[in-house]
Amino acid sequence: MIIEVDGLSKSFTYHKKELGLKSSIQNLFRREMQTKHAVSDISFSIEEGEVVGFLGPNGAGKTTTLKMLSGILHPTSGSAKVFGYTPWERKNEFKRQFSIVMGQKNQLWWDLPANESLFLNKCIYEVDDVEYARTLGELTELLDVKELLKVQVRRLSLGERMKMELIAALIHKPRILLLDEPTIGLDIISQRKIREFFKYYNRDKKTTIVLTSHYMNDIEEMCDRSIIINHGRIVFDGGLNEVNERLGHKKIMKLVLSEPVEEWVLNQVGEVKEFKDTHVKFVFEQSEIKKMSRWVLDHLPVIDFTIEDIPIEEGIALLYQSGGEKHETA
Ligand SMILES: Nc1ncnc2c1ncn2[C@@H]1O[C@H](COP(=O)(O)OP(=O)(O)OP(=O)(O)O)[C@@H](O)[C@H]1O
Repeated sequence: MIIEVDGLSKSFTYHKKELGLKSSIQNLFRREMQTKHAVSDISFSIEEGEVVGFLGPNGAGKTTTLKMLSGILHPTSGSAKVFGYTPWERKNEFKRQFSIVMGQKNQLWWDLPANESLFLNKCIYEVDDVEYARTLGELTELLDVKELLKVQVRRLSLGERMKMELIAALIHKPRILLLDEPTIGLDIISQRKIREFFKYYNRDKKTTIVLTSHYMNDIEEMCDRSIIINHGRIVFDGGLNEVNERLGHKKIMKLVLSEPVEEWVLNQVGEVKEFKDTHVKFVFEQSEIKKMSRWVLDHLPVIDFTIEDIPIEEGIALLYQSGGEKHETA
C-alpha cells in the first residue's frame, strides 16, 4: 500500500466571536471556544497506481484530509503513512516524491513567465538537465502549452495557468499526485483535456492520484474508486456504480397525477422526495416494488408512472444527507 491512513482525525479550535462592540468587550473577559471536527477517525488505504476520488459536500473535510496527507497539517490523532513516511514529519525524501496542486491556489510566480518558475522547481528538486528538458518537452507537448512558456503567468488564461501548475507539480516526477479541485472554474473543453491528461499520465507513469472535485464527470471518468466523506466521516468507499447497492437497492418512483393530492396522503405511501402539483417522486426499497405499485395505482389518480434506478448524483446526495453533528462548543 502506498498510502495507509488509520483513525485520522483533525479538529480545529478557535474563538467564537459574535458581531458588535458589546460582544467584543465581553470577549476580552470570557472567550467562548468552538471546536470543529473537520475530519473524524477516517481509515483507508490506497495502492500504488490507483486513481481515487474524494467526494463530499462543502466543508466535508476533503481538503483537510489532503493537507494531512501532504504534511501541511498535523492531525489531532491517528496515523498516516505515505510510502512509509509520516507526512507531517516533512522528511526531504518524502517531499521529493509527492506533489499537491490546489485548483484555487496559485503556486507559480505571478509576474514571471512559467518557464522561470519551472526552472526554480527543477533546482529545488535537483532534477538533472537532461531529465528536465525531456520531462518539460513531454509535458508541454501533452498539454499543448509549448508556445506559452515565455508568457508572464498573469497573462495566461485560467486553463493555461492550470496546465502550467500541473507541469510545475510533475517536473520532478512524483509518485503521488494530490489534486484539490484541479478543474475548478475551467470550461467543459478544458476540463475534458485536463481529465484526458491525468488518465494518460496515470496509465503511462503509474503515478498514484488522489483528487477532490465537485464535478461528477471528473470522478466518473478518472477514478475507479471513490471515497465519499461527509461531516468528516467516510460514508462510502468503492466504485461509484456500487453507490446504489450500498443504499440498499433503493429505487425511485415518479408519478404524474391527474389532480393534486394532499401531502399527508402521499406520506402514507413512502418517502416523498419531491412533490410539486401533480408530480411526485418517491424513494423506496426495491423489495417493496409490488406493494408500492399496487397501493399507488389503487389509491392515487395516476396518469403516468415510472420506476427508475437512483441516478448516481442522487445516490451520492442521499449519502451526503447521512452524517453526524458538525460543531461542539467547549
Ligand atoms: N483553519 C481552520 N480553522 C477552523 N476551521 C477550519 C479550518 N480549516 C478548515 N476548517 C473547517 O473544517 C471543515 C472542513 O474543511 P475542508 O476545507 O476540509 O472541507 P472541504 O471538504 O475541502 O470543503 P470544500 O468542498 O468546500 O472545499 C469546514 O467546516 C471548515 O470550515
